[in-house]
Amino acid sequence: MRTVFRGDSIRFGYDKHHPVLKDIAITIEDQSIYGLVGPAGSGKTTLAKVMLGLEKPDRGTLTWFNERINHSTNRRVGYVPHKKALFYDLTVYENVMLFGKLYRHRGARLKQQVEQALQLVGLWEERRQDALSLTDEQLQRLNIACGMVHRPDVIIFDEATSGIEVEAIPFIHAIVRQLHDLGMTIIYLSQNIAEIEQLCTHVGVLKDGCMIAEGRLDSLIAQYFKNPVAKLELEEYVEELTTQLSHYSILYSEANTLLLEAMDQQHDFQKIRSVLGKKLRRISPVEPRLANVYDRLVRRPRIDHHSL
Ligand SMILES: Nc1ncnc2c1ncn2[C@@H]1O[C@H](COP(=O)(O)OP(=O)(O)OP(=O)(O)O)[C@@H](O)[C@H]1O
Repeated sequence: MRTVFRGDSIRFGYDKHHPVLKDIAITIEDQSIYGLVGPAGSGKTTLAKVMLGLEKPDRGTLTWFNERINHSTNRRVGYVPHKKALFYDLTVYENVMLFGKLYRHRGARLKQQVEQALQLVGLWEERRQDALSLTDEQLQRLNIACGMVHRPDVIIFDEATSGIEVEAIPFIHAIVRQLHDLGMTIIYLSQNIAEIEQLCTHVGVLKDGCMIAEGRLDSLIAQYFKNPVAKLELEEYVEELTTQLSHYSILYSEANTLLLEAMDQQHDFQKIRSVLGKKLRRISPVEPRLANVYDRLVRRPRIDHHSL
């Protein structure tokens, strides 16, 4: 698989004493949907800005399409920022046209690209409206059209669904998938693990400015969960149960449900059944999820008394 972006030992701080990115290595493969996930303030937007050449790293190397970053590599990358840079007193059409011109596209070809971008995000009918009249979700679709009107090979989305109503999120995801189907490589920054898992083929996990895990979604999960995961449905949640299960790693606990990592399905499931007896309603194997990997790597255990 061809690599579209490679970064090595990237170090960056807004001031000298506080590095925000600490020796980051990141590889993005052609045609992937790469999810960059991490808590608020972990450095996702900053890393995107460094990748786009908007901030200069203090150290490290960056290559786009196997070349050092330059004007021509820049034009092959689109950016859909979290903070929308739209012109609210211009129409929908004029906004997209303006972004096309910023990338030095002109004439009939640009008009065609603007129409196609607006058709793709579903805003062609609204093209004569002022941007000001749009809903938040429509503004995000306009933001996407502006970020891809120059037909980049790669497009970076920063928190594309934050602030969008839950019901509208699938429409934004559908646009992302459509761009991917058209052959674009997608880099998708989000704090939302569930959407990263739904959308992405590859994942990078940032924590405190460090890339703490990176790889294909399936291999990352397999790497962190070699053992079976058991879902326990309890008659009632009793704190002492966690003491009875203390040699298992409890991954998650909510109301009467516990997820834990067993060593061996046959032996451990039987053992758990006999330890818990009637307190256990059901035990079943479940597939580990990205959220379980993320919890293990980034979050503290969800319930402090489960510090196992
Ligand atoms: N322009 C800036 N000047 C100084 N510090 C900044 C600036 N932008 C971001 N920071 C700081 O850099 C750190 C990383 O911020 P960044 O926005 O990259 O994180 P993030 O993971 O994208 O967070 P979020 O998900 O909330 O957008 C934070 O501590 C933030 O306060």
